[in-house]
Amino acid sequence: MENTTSAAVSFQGVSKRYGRVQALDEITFQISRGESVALLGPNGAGKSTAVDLMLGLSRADRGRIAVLGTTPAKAVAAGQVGAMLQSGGLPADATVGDIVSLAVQLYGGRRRTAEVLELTGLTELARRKGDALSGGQAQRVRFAVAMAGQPELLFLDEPTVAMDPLTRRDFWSAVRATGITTVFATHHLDEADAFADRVIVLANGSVAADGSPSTIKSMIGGRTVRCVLAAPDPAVLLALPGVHDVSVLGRDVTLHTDDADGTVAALYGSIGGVRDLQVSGADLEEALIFLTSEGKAA
Ligand SMILES: Nc1ncnc2c1ncn2[C@@H]1O[C@H](COP(=O)(O)OP(=O)(O)OP(=O)(O)O)[C@@H](O)[C@H]1O
Repeated sequence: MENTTSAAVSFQGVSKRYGRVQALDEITFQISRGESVALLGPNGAGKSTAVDLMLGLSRADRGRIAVLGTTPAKAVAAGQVGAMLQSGGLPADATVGDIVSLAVQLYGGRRRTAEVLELTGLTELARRKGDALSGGQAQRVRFAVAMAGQPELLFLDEPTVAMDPLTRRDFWSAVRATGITTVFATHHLDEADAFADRVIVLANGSVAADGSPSTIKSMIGGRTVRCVLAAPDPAVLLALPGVHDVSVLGRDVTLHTDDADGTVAALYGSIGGVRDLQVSGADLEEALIFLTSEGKAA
């Protein structure tokens, strides 16, 4: 077990209650320096509560929280933590350059405005007014504000909202390039899959799963076999080895199976006329639904 002073974030037996709602129930996890961690879970799972505690915006009822070896409030006050939160608009009349410059000064001028603009791909937009930005550009300005103090830890809450796919990819490349420990929440599970070293799944205030994206995906067993058949018969397909679920749309067939090899062999052997066959594992979304559905959470 890692010692808490070297961890970027450490939660030990942390609980938080709002009235009768137990938002977090004895949560324990550690995030190492340099890790990129996605915090996932359904609505009400406790993600925002956990992030608020990490940022020192609220206090735990029980347990110990350390951020960069000190209390969250001290780490934030020392400018070691950058946050890109959903709330908070950008000033309409100020330019991007002004906004970033102000953030740099608020953090004590640790780095130059031009450097932050360059780092976040905003150099070309420096003279643009806050109210003349697209949604994706405004998100990049929020990222620049989070980066303005040379943080050692970044919190990103739904950072790619309003970004198109290409902009999203560029954004994540820029985050990766910083090498900074990153904790992020997203509803784009493909992003969590591609950019997180690790996924912490919260459900009902508890940690339902904690591991690399591939570990999380492997927690849901079975495979999906897709193919095209000339005349698919659901009853016949359901009787194939390993198959426990069949869906047929015209000639397109989707089978869920616990024995992909046996299913594929039987498709080619006893059914025939198989075209466009694909076998895939569960994606992160399927795994998340499985792990957080009623009665499945650990
Ligand atoms: N200030 C509050 N007062 C009362 N209950 C609260 C408060 N904040 C959160 N809760 C409750 O605590 C639980 C956890 O909420 P939290 O916002 O942490 O979940 P979340 O995982 O961030 O959800 P979402 O994905 O919807 O943002 C929910 O049941 C929520 O209703």
